[in-house]
Amino acid sequence: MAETESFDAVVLGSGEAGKYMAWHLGKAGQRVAVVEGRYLGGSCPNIACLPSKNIIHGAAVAHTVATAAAFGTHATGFAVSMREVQARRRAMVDGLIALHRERFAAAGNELVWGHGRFVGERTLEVALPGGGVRRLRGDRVFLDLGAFATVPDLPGLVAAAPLTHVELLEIETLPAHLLVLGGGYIALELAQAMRRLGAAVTVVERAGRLLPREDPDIADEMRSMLAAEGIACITDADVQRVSGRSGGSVSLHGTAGGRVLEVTGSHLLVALGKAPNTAGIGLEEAGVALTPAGHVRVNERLETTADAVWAMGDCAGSPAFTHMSFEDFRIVRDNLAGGDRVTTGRQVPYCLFTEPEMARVGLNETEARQQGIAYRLATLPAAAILRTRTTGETRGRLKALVGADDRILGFTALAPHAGELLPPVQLAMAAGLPYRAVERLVVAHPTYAEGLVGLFGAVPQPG
Ligand SMILES: Cc1cc2nc3c(=O)[nH]c(=O)nc-3n(C[C@H](O)[C@H](O)[C@H](O)COP(=O)(O)OP(=O)(O)OC[C@H]3O[C@@H](n4cnc5c(N)ncnc54)[C@H](O)[C@@H]3O)c2cc1C
Ligand SMILES: NC(=O)c1ccc[n+]([C@@H]2O[C@H](COP(=O)([O-])OP(=O)(O)OC[C@H]3O[C@@H](n4cnc5c(N)ncnc54)[C@H](O)[C@@H]3O)[C@@H](O)[C@H]2O)c1
Repeated sequence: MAETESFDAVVLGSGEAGKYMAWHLGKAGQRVAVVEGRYLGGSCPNIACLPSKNIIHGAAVAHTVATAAAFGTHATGFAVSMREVQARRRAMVDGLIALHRERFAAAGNELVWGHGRFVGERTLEVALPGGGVRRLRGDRVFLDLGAFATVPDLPGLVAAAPLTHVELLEIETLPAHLLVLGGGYIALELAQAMRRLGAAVTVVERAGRLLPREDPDIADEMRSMLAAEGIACITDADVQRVSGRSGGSVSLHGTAGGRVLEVTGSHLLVALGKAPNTAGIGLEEAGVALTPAGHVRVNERLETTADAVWAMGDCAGSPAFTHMSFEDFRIVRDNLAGGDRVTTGRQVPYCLFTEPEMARVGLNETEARQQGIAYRLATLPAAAILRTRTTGETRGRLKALVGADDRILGFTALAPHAGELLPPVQLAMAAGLPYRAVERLVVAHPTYAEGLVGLFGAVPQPG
């Protein structure tokens, strides 16, 4: 049996929360072991946010060239080289990994490569890639295990060897016709990117609309934007069976809107949500309980059921965004320093990186109605933001919900650079400012943020 090595802290998983914790504690002089099985720095720089945005940007360039004639530039004979698109992504990822290595070294962390598994209280065994095992014990243990793309038990689906985001983001040959199962975040970002790079794309979503968590008007507008680029969207779909094989010919069979659904493509992407990486790693040996959905059970301070063990990010069931994992780290860090911070009631902003983007913070209309919260609604068409007239991208809208006390309850933007509009609204919400504080800002012209002045100027007066 391997000898037990003792550390002040062991961090399992080098994702967003884990790496920041390791860097923070390491810089404070603590002896920290970071155990990572596959992706240095976690999903975001390797297989998720950043590589997807890299490919999305490559696709946006292709789209700009393809539509250049509308701007007076006539580009002839251009071609997309998927190999070169991928080379650019790989170079970025390699650079990010190098950056992470430097930061772990600078923090004095001991990086232990291998799959970690608990064998006792705050004690892990790590199967080293070259064989052998190390046994590590931390006075404190931080779990940042992340999640993986689920492939449900649908007849024929596993046999069809579908792509997940991991494989699609590495694909060297553009699919002739990509079928996308799911109509959420991963589905829409990658559907639009692949379409712009030249693939035919069909999106198949189970709910009655794309982005089922968003308001119907936003989801419908998103759908018509995607349709305008030639993406076929099928909603209300009940896929009962999959036949064939992704990479050759693959078909989905079932019903959609009560009619027979039969759609065939060359490749299949599954984008049906993610499940936490918590199975089979002995968490029960460490006294760490799970929820019925398989997340690590945590309280609002991200403490697990085991003493001196915390869980953060996707594995703890936090909203599955990199910035929320980062915020989990900040909460635990501050509490370790004597603070009393909790996850309850915090803002959860997010941005879908389609073009135009869709961004939101706080309540939308659907949620406010479901929760019986009274609101006044302001809307502004993106075309009213004069900057959009200069680029010609005038599709979309801004929406804000304002409560009886004039505070902002929620903000949704489907508009160019929508994600950049969130922080001023978030700041007003966090400070409990009346919406007029945003309306009264002097905003540089012609920025997209000018739209906020117009939007909050359109809040109906009570009575
Ligand atoms: C295609 C795609 C695009 C996305 N785009 C965005 C975006 O634009 N913005 C956004 O905010 N979010 C985005 N997300 C979501 C975001 O990537 C995740 O919410 C975030 O990365 C989760 O971080 P984390 O800290 O929870 O864990 P992760 O970053 O997933 O880190 C977990 C790490 O733990 C390691 N690990 C797990 N188990 C073990 C073990 N037993 N032993 C050793 N190592 C282990 C894993 O290898 C991994 O490196 C995207 C996701 C996908 C899939
Ligand atoms: N820009 C971003 O911030 C970003 C980008 C990508 C992913 N993410 C994160 O990663 C998570 C996972 O993304 P995702 O797109 O896999 O999940 P998701 O939850 O966003 O979307 C899954 C979609 O699949 C649909 N669905 C489920 N079962 C189905 C079935 N059998 N047939 C057809 N449709 C079905 C759901 O109704 C839903 O719309 C997201 O929730 C998000 O938090 C964030």
